[in-house]
Amino acid sequence: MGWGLRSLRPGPRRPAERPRSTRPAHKRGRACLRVPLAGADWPRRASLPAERGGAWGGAPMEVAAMGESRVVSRAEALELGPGWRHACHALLYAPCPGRLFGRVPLRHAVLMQMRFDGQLGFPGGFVDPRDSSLEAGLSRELREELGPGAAPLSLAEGDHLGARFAETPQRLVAHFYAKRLSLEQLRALEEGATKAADHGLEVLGLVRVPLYTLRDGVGGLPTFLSNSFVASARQQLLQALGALGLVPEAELRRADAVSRKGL
Ligand SMILES: O=c1[nH]cnc2c1ncn2[C@@H]1O[C@H](COP(=O)(O)OP(=O)(O)O)[C@@H](O)[C@H]1O
Repeated sequence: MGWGLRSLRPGPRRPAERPRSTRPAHKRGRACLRVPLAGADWPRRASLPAERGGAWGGAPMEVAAMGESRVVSRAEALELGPGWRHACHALLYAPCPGRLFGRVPLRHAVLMQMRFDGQLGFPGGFVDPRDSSLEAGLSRELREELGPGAAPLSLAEGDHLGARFAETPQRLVAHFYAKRLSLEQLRALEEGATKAADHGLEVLGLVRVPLYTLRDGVGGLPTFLSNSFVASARQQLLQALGALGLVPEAELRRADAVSRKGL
């Protein structure tokens, strides 16, 4: 499936087939956002700014693992109505002028995290009925997972890159945001993350994504991409790296292909 915008008609509802929850017991009972979002007085935006989200729907990166999911804007996702759960995750990045071994440009520092289930994902989580907006829910999750250092981050509608929704195994909209920080801000987040409520529980540690490919053609991004990623996190990473211009498209495609072929 390509990245193009698909019809919003979600099709007939299937019987619920919930997988056994891997969520920690203290969060399992938490209700998720099921309010009629189209009627909520959240701010809306007609479309994504071309320089931020334009490439989000257009890059023809392969998304085989996503099955029947579709890509939509924030506004379109909010039109989906009741019965949909919304989750928000964010890619935090900073320009990073350093060179590995004195010669390989690091390009940017991009943060992901090792989760409690052994998979890689982005900081964030389910939006809760108590959250006043998607971004308020995301900010709350970032504070839980990254600690008090995340409080001043204030992600906004303008940081929304795109959303992906799927009907199975549950009606879920996965919103994705990106925020550029200074390297000092990003380092402070990394240092403070061990003080987060979720540290050592849901979050085992932050990792930086290697954005380069080593001379052997395998080390760096291709090897990183062969890890296990939660839900759509791998696609979100590839899409965002391309859309934000953090890695050239040709290099991204090569790294994607090498990691799929087996190293
Ligand atoms: O990085 C990610 N990108 C996309 N989806 C994710 C990511 N991490 C988790 N998910 C999915 O988002 C939903 C919320 O999971 P998460 O573990 O973040 O929520 P929680 O922190 O509120 O418990 C789940 O369906 C999960 O599979």
